Parts: sequence; structure tokens; C-alpha cells
Amino acid sequence: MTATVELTGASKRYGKIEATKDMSFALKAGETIALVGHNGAGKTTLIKLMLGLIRPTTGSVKVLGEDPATGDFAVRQRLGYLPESVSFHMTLTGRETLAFYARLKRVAVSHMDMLFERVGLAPEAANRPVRTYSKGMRQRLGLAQALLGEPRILLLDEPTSGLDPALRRNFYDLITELRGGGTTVLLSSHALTELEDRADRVIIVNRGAKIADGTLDELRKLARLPTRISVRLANGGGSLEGASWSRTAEGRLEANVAPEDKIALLREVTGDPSMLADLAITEPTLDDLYAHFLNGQKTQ
Ligand SMILES: Nc1ncnc2c1ncn2[C@@H]1O[C@H](COP(=O)(O)OP(=O)(O)OP(=O)(O)O)[C@@H](O)[C@H]1O
Repeated sequence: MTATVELTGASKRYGKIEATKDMSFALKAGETIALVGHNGAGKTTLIKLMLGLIRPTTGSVKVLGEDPATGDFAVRQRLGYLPESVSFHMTLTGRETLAFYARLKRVAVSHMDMLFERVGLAPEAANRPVRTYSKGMRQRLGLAQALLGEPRILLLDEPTSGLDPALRRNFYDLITELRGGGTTVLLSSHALTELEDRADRVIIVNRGAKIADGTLDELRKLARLPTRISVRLANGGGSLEGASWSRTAEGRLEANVAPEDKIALLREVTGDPSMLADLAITEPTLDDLYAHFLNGQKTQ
């Protein structure tokens, strides 16, 4: 896959503060990346560097092969951005708002209705002033604005904060569709649980530095956190061999097993399926991995 965004040793200083430190990574076409980190970790700074709104103090940022701060305007036209807090002119209608941004971006507005439909804003709502919109509707309008010009790279800062579960699902369906079309989607978020099944790759940042970067599977392999195996025996009581099992209040047996021992233990446990009433396997979550990599930082 071709790289759409490339950071090489990019650092950004504000006086004594190093908002990003020696950041290097490449994002590919059709990849959905979760950018996660505590408040102040440097996520927004990274997004601003990719947008060309700020320039790195040292190192380089390339978007579609160009410096986004000085390069061709055509490159910036292919970038879509949804800021963390969207604020629109309250007296303009949704339609007027979108037309305004389309003019700024110098893109055609001929497909406006299609865009509204894509983000789930009814034509009737598009003709109403933004001040009458709910938080979810404003977020949808923000997303429609970010989608102007069919971006090849979409940078979304906390896109689902304040959205109800139905809107979130809707939003992620759209992301899946864009991914299929080859768009690079970078989502900066604190909502680790909802990102778990949606991001192809996770980049964890802490105090301006990248501390982990990979698919969930790759991060699990690196972290070597145990998998939890939980069983309910058919006879209710009884015990199992092969690991250090503990009994839960509900009468289940649970063991935390190292990645290299997982398959062997499962083989043993399922050797006689008639003994089992239930079996559950819980892999480390993104929350667990995030905590693991951050803790690693503290002990360094
Ligand atoms: N314009 C600026 N001037 C001075 N310091 C800044 C500026 N922008 C960001 N910083 C500092 O750089 C660091 C990284 O900030 P950034 O906004 O990138 O973090 P973030 O990960 O996006 O945080 P949040 O999740 O709270 O949005 C912080 O210490 C912040 O105070």
C-alpha cells in the first residue's frame, strides 16, 4: 500500500514544551488508524502538523508526497479535517455552511445532497439554521464538511464524543465505506473500547513521543499480556489441571495464561468436551494494552 502521510523525526516545540518528539511513521491508503494518548500527549499537534497548520521545529512531514504547509493547494484539498469542537455560524443553514466551506476548499458543491444523505442529515434539516441543530446533527454537519472534495486523508479529532450509540454506529459504517474506497482515516480518541474493532492500527503517544504502533495483534504480541480463560464445568464442582485456576463467586474456574501456553491449555481443557458447560476466552483489550504501554513508560 502507498503511504499517504509520512512523518520523519518530526518534533514540534513551543518554548520549553516539546509537543511532539522525534515522531516517525507512515500512514497508508485504506488504513484506519487510532491515535490514542492522555490529554496533552500531542495528538492535536500531530494532526495540525499533518494539516500544515503548523510546521515541525525539526524533521519533516509529507502528505501525498508534499509538505502540507508549503506544498501545492491541491494536496490540502485532499485532506479532510473534523476538529474536536466544531463551531459553526449559528445563523447559517446547514446547506449554507457546507457551501461556505466548499468555497474555502475550492471544491464543487454539486453533490451536496448526496453528502448530507451520507452523513444522515435530512434535506429538511439541511435548510434549517445551525442553531436549531442538536449536538449529533452538528457533528454530522462537521463530518459532511470534512468529506468535501472526497478526501484521500481524513483526520478526525474525537469524532464520536457526545454521539449516541446509534449515531456512533452510523459514523463507523461511514468510516468502513471510506476505508474501502482507499481513504486513510486517522481517529484521535479516548474511546478505546469502541475503537477496538474498528481501527486497523493503533498509535499510542505519551508526552509527545510515540510509545507503541501496530495492529492490535502486534501490540498484544509485544505486550505479552495474559489471556483469560474462563470455564464452567458441567458437573458444577470439580477442578482442572494445567494452570493455576481460581474459582469465581459464580462458580466458574478462571486462569490467566501466557500467550505461548494458551493453545496447549485450551487443548487440555477441551480434551473431553462433555466436562464443559461453557468456555470463554478474553484477550487483552485495547484498554489493557494502553495501560501496559503507559506503565512501561513510567518505569523507564
Ligand atoms: N500553541 C501552543 N502553545 C504552547 N503549547 C502548546 C500549544 N499547543 C499545544 N501545546 C502543548 O503541547 C502539548 C501537546 O498538546 P496537544 O494539544 O497536542 O495534546 P492532545 O494530545 O491533543 O491533548 P487533548 O487530548 O487534551 O486534546 C501540551 O502540553 C500542550 O499544552
